[in-house]
Amino acid sequence: MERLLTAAEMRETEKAAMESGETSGRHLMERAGEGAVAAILSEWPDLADGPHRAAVLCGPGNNGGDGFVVARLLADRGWTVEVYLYGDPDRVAGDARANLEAWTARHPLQPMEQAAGATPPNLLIDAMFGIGVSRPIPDLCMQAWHALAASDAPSGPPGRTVALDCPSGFDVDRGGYFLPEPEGNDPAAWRLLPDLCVTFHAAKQGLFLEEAARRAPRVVAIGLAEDAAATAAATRVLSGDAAEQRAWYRRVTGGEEHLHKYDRGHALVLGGGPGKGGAARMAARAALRAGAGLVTVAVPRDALPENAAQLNAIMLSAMDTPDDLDRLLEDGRLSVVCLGPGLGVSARTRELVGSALDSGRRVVLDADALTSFREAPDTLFEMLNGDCVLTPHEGEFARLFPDLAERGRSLSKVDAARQAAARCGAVVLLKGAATVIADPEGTVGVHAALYDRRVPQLATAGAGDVLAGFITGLCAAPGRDTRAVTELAAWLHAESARTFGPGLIAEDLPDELPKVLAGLGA
Ligand SMILES: NC(=O)C1=CN([C@@H]2O[C@H](COP(=O)(O)OP(=O)(O)OC[C@H]3O[C@@H](n4cnc5c(N)ncnc54)[C@H](O)[C@@H]3O)[C@@H](O)[C@H]2O)[C@@H](O)CC1
Ligand SMILES: Nc1ncnc2c1ncn2[C@@H]1O[C@H](COP(=O)(O)OP(=O)(O)O)[C@@H](O)[C@H]1O
Ligand SMILES: [K+]
Repeated sequence: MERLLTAAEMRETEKAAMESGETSGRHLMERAGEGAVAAILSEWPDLADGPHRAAVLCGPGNNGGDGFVVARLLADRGWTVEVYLYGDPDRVAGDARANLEAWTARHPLQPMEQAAGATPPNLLIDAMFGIGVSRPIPDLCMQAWHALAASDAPSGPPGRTVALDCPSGFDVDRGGYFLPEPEGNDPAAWRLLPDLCVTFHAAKQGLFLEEAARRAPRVVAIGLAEDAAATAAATRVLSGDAAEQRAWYRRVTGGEEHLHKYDRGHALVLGGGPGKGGAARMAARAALRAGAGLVTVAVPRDALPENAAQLNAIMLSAMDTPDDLDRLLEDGRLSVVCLGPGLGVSARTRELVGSALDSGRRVVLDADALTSFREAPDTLFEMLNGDCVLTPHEGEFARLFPDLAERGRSLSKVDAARQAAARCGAVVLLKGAATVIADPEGTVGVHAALYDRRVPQLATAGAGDVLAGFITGLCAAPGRDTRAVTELAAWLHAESARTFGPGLIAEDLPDELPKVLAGLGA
C-alpha cells in the first residue's frame, strides 16, 4: 500500500525536513535527480549500455532544478545532453539556480524557443513544471514537448519520454491536466502523456486518480523521512505486491476457520419485481462467492417463480412490504442487507431502506436505494452509521451530494468522497476507473484501475451490482471492519476482471473470484 500525498502535504513534508535541519533543498534535489536517472535506466536497461542523446526541458522553478541535475548526471555518463530553459536564466533562484550554474559552468544552455526545431532525442525529460503549477503551462513549453516527443529518435534506441515528479501542467491533487479556456484550443494538446513519470518521495494523489503516463509511476526516495502529520492525512493506494495482498486479505477477513455456515454470516439481498431480478441475483451470487455462509434473495411474491427458476444455492423469500422485511429481519442470524440493484426508485424502496437500517444490521446501499433519496438525501443520512456502505457511481453521487459533485474540478475525487462520508456518516465508495473509498473519520483508500492494473472490461452492465454483492458477502461475517472490507471488495472486483480478461460480462465476475481468492491463500 502506497501513500498518496497532495501537493500541500508534500510541501509540508519538505518544509518540516528542511527546517529541522535533517536535510537541505540542495540535497533533496540531488537525490531526486539521482533517483530519476536510476529509475530511467532500470526501466530501459538498453539506455545503460552506452551514451545516447537526451533533451531536458527545464522550467523556472525547482522542477527545472531537478532537470539540471539529471542533465549533469547523464552528461557525466558521456551522453550528449541539450538543456532548454523556459524563461530568463537570471530569474532562476535558490537550489535550482545552484544546479543551473553547475550545468552552465561546463555546458551550453538553450532557450525553450529553440527546442521545437531540434532533432528528437533518445530520451526526453520533462522538468518544466512540477507540483508548483495550478494553471495550464505556457504554449511554448507544450509545443516544445510535442515537437521532441512526436517521433522516434533517428538513431539509437527509440525516443523515451519521462516526466519528473509529474507531467507539466498535471493536477497532482485532482488528476488530469489544467486546460486553457476551451475556445479554439485542443485540450489533447495540453496532455503531455509521457512514457514514464518518476515522482519524488511519495506518489502524488492525482497520479492515481487519472493516468499521467503510459506506465505506472515510479516513486523514488529522496531522503525524506516519513512525516507523521502528512502520513496521518495521507490517502492510501490499494495495490501492493502478491505477499502484501495475501497479508491484506488475512488482516481484513481475520483468516479464521469457520466452523459453521452461520459463522460466515447470512446475507439478505432484496430484489425487484418480475423481470427486474437479474441485478439482485448477480449481487447475491457475488455475496455467496465472496464468503457469506448463506445468502437469501427476497423479492415480491409475483417474482418468486422467476427467481426460483434461477437460484439454487441461494435461498428465496417473499417480501412485498416493509413489514415483510421486518419479519424476515426477526431472524437474528441475518447479518447484512444489500438493497438497491433492480429494486426500483420509489417510496417503497425508501421504506425498505428505513426498515433495514432500523434493524441495526450492516447495510449496503447501491443503485436505486441511493437514487430513491435524491429529493431528500438528508432523510437517508440521518439513518446511516459507520457500518453502512454507499456505493454510488458519479451520477448517483451527484444525486445525493449535488454540491460536492458541482464543485467538480475544484474538489478532488478523494475530497469529494471524504466530505460525503463525513456528511452522511457511512462508508462511501465512489466508483470509476479510480474508485475512492472513504469512511466518516476521514480515512481514504484509492483503488486505481489504471496503468498496469487497467480493466476497461469492467465497464459492463451489472458490474456495479456484483461489487455491491462482494461487499455484502465480505461484510456478512461478524467483527470485520466495514471500510476495510469495502476496500478489499473493490480490489477483488477489479482483480477478478483482470484475471478473466477480455470478453467479460458481469456474471463472470463472481465465478472468477475463487481463482483470485486461491491466489490470496484464502
Ligand atoms: N527543494 C525542494 O523544494 C524540492 C523540490 N523538488 C522539485 O520541485 C518541484 C516543485 O518546485 P516549485 O515549487 O519551484 O514549482 P515548479 O517547479 O513546479 O514550478 C513553479 C515555477 O513555475 C512558475 N509557474 C507556475 N505555473 C506557471 C505557468 N503556467 N506558466 C509560467 N510559469 C509558471 C512559478 O511561478 C514558479 O516559478 C517539485 O515538483 C519537484 O520536482 C525536488 O527537487 C525535491 C526538492
Ligand atoms: N473503465 C473502467 N475501469 C475500471 N473499472 C471500471 C471502469 N468503468 C467502470 N468500472 C467499474 O465497474 C463498475 C460499474 O458499476 P456501475 O456504474 O454501478 O454499473 P452498473 O450499474 O451497470 O452495474 C464499478 O465498480 C466501476 O468502478
Ligand atoms: K515535470
